[in-house]
Amino acid sequence: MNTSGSTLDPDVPKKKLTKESFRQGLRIFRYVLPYRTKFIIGMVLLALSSATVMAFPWVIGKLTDAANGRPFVLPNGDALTIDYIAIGLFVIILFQGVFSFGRIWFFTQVSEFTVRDIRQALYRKFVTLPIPYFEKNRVGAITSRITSDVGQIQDTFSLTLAELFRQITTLIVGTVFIMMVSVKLSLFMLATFPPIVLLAMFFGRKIRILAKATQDELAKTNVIVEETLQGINTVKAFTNEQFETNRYTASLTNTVRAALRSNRYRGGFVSFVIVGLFGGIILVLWRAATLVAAGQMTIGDLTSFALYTIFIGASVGGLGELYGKVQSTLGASERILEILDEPSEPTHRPRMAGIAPLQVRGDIDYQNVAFSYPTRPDLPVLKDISFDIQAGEKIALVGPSGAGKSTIVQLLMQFYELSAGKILIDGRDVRLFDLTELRGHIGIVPQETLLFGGSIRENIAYGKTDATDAEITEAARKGNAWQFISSFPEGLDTVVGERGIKLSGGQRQRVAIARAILKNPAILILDEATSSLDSESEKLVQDAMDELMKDRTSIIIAHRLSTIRKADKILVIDGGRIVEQGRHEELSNSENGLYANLLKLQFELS
Ligand SMILES: Nc1ncnc2c1ncn2[C@@H]1O[C@H](COP(=O)(O)OP(=O)(O)OP(=O)(O)O)[C@@H](O)[C@H]1O
Repeated sequence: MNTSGSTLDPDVPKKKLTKESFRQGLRIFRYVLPYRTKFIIGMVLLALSSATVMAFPWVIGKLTDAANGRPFVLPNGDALTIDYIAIGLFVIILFQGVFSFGRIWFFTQVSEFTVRDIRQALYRKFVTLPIPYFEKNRVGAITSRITSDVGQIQDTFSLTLAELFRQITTLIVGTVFIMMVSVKLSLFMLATFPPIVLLAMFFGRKIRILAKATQDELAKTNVIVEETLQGINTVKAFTNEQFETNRYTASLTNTVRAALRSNRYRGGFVSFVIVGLFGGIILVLWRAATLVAAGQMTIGDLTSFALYTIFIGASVGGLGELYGKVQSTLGASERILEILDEPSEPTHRPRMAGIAPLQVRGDIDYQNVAFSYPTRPDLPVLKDISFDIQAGEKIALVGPSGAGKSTIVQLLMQFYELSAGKILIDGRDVRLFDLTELRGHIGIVPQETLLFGGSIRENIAYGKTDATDAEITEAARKGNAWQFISSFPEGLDTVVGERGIKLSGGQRQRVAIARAILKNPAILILDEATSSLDSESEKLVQDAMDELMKDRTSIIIAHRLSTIRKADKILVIDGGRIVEQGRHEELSNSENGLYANLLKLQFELS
């Protein structure tokens, strides 16, 4: 097994080559179906190219016999001289060249298109999988499905299948040919091969197990790289560069150890095949020489026989390796199919003809909502949450860290299923809405805005991908983002993200607000940033938020006193329950209330 970078999930159980796993793996072939004509042409060319290869030793035998004064006689009685036979060989090789080119051409097309379709299907599946899936599986492991597992399948369609077909035909046709040349010698030859095959299979099994171990170790090293590079700020802030380097080195050492062990067996396998194979050839040649000496065989037949034997031997040797490849492919295709079989969120249901688009007013009603995260089912995060909001009202959620505020708003988007209770929007259970349509009416301004690599224009238009320039500019103006955008020489085309300029926290928030304004949702979720901005930036953000909240039902996870003061109702959350609710004035006057205490801590002291 090489260590070229394939990252397989160490948690995936090893797949044995059984009838069932084979049947399962073959399901990946449905992606080949659209290209079946090309595939069939490729297979025909492959068969033809195999046939020309198999004809070669036979004609060489005839050439040798012609050299020994036994010209080849055609069925019509014409005798072919050495020159003609040699020309025949040339023609065969020419055809072989043409067929091989065609086979590669067609198989490459099939594999490229098939792999594109599989990747596309996987990606579409990824983005429609429910959030809990991503919490239960590591992103690195998921992405390796779309890279290395699909790559494995690509190898199969472009190379392994052809190889497998060729080896098997060589084995079968070769055996038939040698039988035609000399039954006695063939039986002798065949008696020497089964033991080699059996031993090769045993070796193959062992190698496979070790190869899997190498891949697992490699996957672990890749996880370290991914995690630490993603969190490079944390690594540096904790000055853990050396610690991480050591961790990575230790993991690499394990990979090398596993790879060396696996390759020791591979080396053994190769030398075993060489010794076994050539030993077998020597035995067969010895027997053949005896037959020729006794006049029971011609030199030409012996030549053909020897060449076929080499072909057969090589294909037996190659089969061991192919067996391993087929297994990896089955494993890879099973992992891919497993993901494709995962249930998606019920998004993007096609609307039935004649039904008007969903209208949302924005009344929200939480009724006895209880919830635990699927990754920690025994830890109730929300317990019996009930509140209602009239359309257009502004609700502030406040409470200590970990109280469950973000969880409350995530449930409105239906990122998770409730453990108990109901959430109603406009008096209707959210589960009865079309998920895509419903989410289309909810806007969100998160605490940390994720800007995608690209222009500011693209980032704002993320709220409405078909927005016109005028709409985008208008949204940027309302979101108080226009001042800084227009100060950049490239304006809306300024590139942000990894390869572009870095926007400040306040600027990013205003882009997010412009994005939400463009989306124009009935319901708004605002997660205020805890980090304070300078007062000018704060004012710009605040004004933009006020503009955004106009005439919309808004739920704000509030950290700013100014927001809280303006809220129609404040819900104080603690330990997954609403412990107090009311307006700012009422709550702040209740001496021993949590709200009054929080206020003191959070605002007055600062
Ligand atoms: N994806 C998740 N999987 C499992 N547990 C989670 C997840 N997200 C949050 N939790 C847990 O749920 C509880 C509530 O978290 P939540 O983020 O809702 O709190 P919060 O009130 O918004 O806190 P903060 O103000 O710090 O953001 C916490 O104990 C947290 O550890």
